[in-house]
Formats: sequence, C-alpha cells, structure tokens
Amino acid sequence: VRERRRRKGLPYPPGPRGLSIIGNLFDAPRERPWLTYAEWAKKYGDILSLKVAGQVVVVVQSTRAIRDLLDNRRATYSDRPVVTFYERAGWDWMLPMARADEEWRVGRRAVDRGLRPAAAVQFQPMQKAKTHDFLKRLLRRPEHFLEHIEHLQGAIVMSLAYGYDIKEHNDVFLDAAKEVGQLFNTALFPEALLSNSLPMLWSLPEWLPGMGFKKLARNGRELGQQVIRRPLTFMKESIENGTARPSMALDDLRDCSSEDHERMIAAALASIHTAGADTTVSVLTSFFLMLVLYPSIQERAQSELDSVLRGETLPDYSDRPRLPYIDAICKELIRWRVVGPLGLPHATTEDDVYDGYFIPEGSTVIANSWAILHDPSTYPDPEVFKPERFLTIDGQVKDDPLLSAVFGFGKRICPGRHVVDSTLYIVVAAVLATFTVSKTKDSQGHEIPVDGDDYVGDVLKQSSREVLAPNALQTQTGPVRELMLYGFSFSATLLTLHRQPDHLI
Ligand code: HEM
Repeated sequence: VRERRRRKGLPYPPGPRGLSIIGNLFDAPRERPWLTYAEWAKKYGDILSLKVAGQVVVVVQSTRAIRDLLDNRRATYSDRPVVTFYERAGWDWMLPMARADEEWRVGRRAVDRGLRPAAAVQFQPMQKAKTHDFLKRLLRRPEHFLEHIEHLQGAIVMSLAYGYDIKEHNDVFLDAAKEVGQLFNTALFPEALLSNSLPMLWSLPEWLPGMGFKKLARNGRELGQQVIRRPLTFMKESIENGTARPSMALDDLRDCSSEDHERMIAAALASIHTAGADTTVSVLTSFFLMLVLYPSIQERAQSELDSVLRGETLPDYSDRPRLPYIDAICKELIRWRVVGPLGLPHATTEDDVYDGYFIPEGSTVIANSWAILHDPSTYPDPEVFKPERFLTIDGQVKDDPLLSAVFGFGKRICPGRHVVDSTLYIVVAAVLATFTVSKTKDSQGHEIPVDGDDYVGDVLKQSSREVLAPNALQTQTGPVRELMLYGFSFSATLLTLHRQPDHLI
C-alpha cells in the first residue's frame, strides 16, 4: 500500500511480465544476458524493468537514459545492491561491491587520489619495466602467454598499491589476492544471491545440496582479513625500516588519522587487485586473439612502429603521439570485447521518476554498456575489429566519449581507467615491436584455425562450478548474470612468435 501511494499511479518501466512470487527469476537470461536485454529493448524501449525475487531490476540501454540516470542523477544512483552473502561473509569491505556508505567514501577518495591521471603517470616507468619483463617471459615460453599476462597484471597492481615486487612463483600476497578474487566471483553465483531474498536458506545445514555458499562465506571471511592485514603489516615494517617505495599505500597510510581510518584504507587497497586483475587480463587476452585473427592489422601496426622506432629501441610513452594506429588499436580492444558487458550493478537510494516511470528506492540498476558499444548505427559491423573507427581521415586519433561506458558511470566509474590506459598502450606497442603472433601450424604445415566466437567463456560460472559442483542448484537469478566478465577459452598453444629481436629486450 505504501509503495502504491509513493508510485502515485505511475507504472514501473515496462518489461516481461513475471509469475507472481518469483517474478522474472526464470525469464532472466542465462547466457550472454546483454544480448537478450538488447533484444528486449526493441520491444520495451531503452528502459525496462524486471522483478526478480521481489526486487525491482531496471535495465537501461541507451546513452541518453544511462547518462540521465547514472551520471546526472548520481546522488541517487550510486549505491550497490544489497548482497546478504557479502555481509554474512564479512566481504562488504570490498570497494566494487560496497554500499555507498562512509567506509566506501573514505576508501574511494584514497583510491581516486592514488590513481588520478597525474598519479598514474608516475607509475609509467614501473609499467614499462614490468612489460619488458613480460616480453622476456613471452620469448622463453610463448605457449604460456595467458599465465604471463596474469603475472604482468599482478606485478603492476602490487607495485602501484604497495611498492611491492611479486615473486617469480607462489607469491603469498598475490596468491591470497587471487584466491579472494576467485571466491568473490564465485559468490556471484545464483544460490548466494537467492539467499538474499530467501533468508531462511542461511539457517539450513551446510551439507544440504546448494548450501555450499555457507562454507564459502566462512572461508572468505578469514581470507579477506589476510588480504587486508598482511600487506598492511608489510607496509608498516617497510615504512619503519625506511625501505618503503613510492606507492598508493605509502601516501595513504601517512595521512591516516586513526586505526579505523587505517583499516578503511587498507581494505580499499586490498580491493584493487580483485577489481583490476581479471578485467585487464581479459583485454590483454583479447589483444592476442585479435593478433591471430587479423594479421593485416598486426602488419600495419608494425610498420607504424618501425617507421617511428627504426627497430632500434622499444617503444616508450613519449612515442605515443607518433603512434596513432597503436592508440586506435587500444581503443578498439576496449570496445570489441567489452570486458563487463553490463558493468557492475548500481542501486538507488531514493524513489525516482523517469520518463513517466516509477523507480523505487533500492532498485538494482543495470547499464547495458555492450548495447552502446555494439550499436551498428554508431559502430558499423560492430563484431569486426576495426581500429580505423578511431582515426580521422588524415590518420589522427579520434576521441570517443562513448568508450568510457566500458568503465561504468557516475560516482562508481572505474578509478583504475587511467592506469588501464597506460598498461594497454605499453603492452600493445611493446609486443608488436618485438613479436609477430600467428596461428600454430599442424604437423602437415596447415594453420590450426582459431574460432573467435569460441573464445567468449564465462569465468564466473566456471569458478562457481568448480567450488560447488556437487551441490549446485540449477536456478538463476537476474542480477547474478549482470556481473559476468568475459572469460577466454581459446587454446594457449595457438601462438607462434616470429619477430624476436632479442637485442631489444
Ligand atoms: C580493462 C580494465 C578494467 C575495466 C574494463 C574496468 C571496469 C570497471 C567497471 C565497469 C567498474 C564498475 C563501474 C560502475 O559501477 O559503474 C569498475 C569498478 C572499479 N574498478 Fe575497474 N576496470 C578495469 C581495471 C581496473 C584497474 C586496473 C583497477 C585498479 C588499479 C580498477 C579498480 C576499480 C575499482 C576500485 C572499482 C570499484 C569502484 C567503486 O565501486 O566505487 N579497475 N571497473
């Protein structure tokens, strides 16, 4: 009744009509939901709603609606949905999923400061050195390129967060951070979210089918604390010994006014690996896929690099203005395989009305970034990799304000985007300057084909299957699927390197 009064007769945004109790639980698309949502937009328009287990989920799918709500009404649209699982597991410290409370604000301010463009520039020499290290690994064992990409990203993140150099193998900080990331992804599986709307699930015994999430919650609490505390102890010791290197932690911890403040900062820093790892790794993996699928693009990029560097040096950041084609490749990589096609869900903190529709407080709001970046009227042949989209007729780089959709919106926009920009540029330029990547040949000398479509996997689903396999329920809830990242399943052996100017590395 209260809600009816608040609605003043206004309808929710249109959408598929669900069954009464469970709403659209079973309508919510299971595979690549962004495609289904884009399809639904043709019927319902650029703002639609679903009711998932009693909760309103609003999906916005045009630049107009996304900007109007998530950017221009950011004061209302910057919360995250309540995930009981995170609260129970004591994981609400993790910045990307944190509710928009004081703790998030403190952590977010520190991360914004540490990763702002001026600060990100200071990390560039480190990113360059780690990239050269990556080239050497690639040269030694090209078939393990996925592992090398992961190592590179881990090395960059741990260095910028703590000034810490990760070990060659089995680094304790990195391994724990990776485990948290895996658990975090796993926790987005349907059963955990279902426990949101069915609190009584928490009182059922752990051994029952589908109750695996209770064990996860238990293990996750301890692991989370380790990931926060260990680097903090390391930082304190290295500050005391005078061995601390420039890093976000060094700047932030110096300014801490209390133990509580310190705890919030440490939690925000510990979130960075989870937020930045899979995402950057995904884009860099897309890069290698692109190289085997589009040899002519590789060739053109190499001739641009050769004309600037003359085969004498490795590319540096100062070369960037003279390498517009490389820059255009980086932009197209971000657009081509959108890492988080539906970003991370936002939530509203008060009732709102938009286009005559009622959006209640506490709604989950999902922006379909994929729909924007694969709209054929803006990007013709959207599935084809075409760096030229981002070049003017005279070969200069064109800015495209729509691209930032990959990094989300409003107050929650990804604070790591400037660092991503410098990582992508240096890796793409350095790999193209030193290697030619192509498909592997079979024993008869025929190229082994690579199916680019196969390559879209589903990291989260796979990890949840591993942990929960015996007990997994088959149910799916809506918002779970929105948190999917692309995973990559093409064979790691499909990589032959030709151009190996060892003297450069
Ligand atoms: C290609 C790489 C990356 C992509 C595509 C990406 C994308 C995103 C997206 C879509 C969000 C959610 C935005 C929203 O809610 O509207 C996000 C949040 C976040 N990202 Fe990234 N990200 C990337 C790399 C990184 C890196 C390298 C870092 C750190 C160094 C990072 C740190 C964060 C953090 C801390 C948040 C949470 C912000 C908050 O909730 O307030 N990301 N990112």
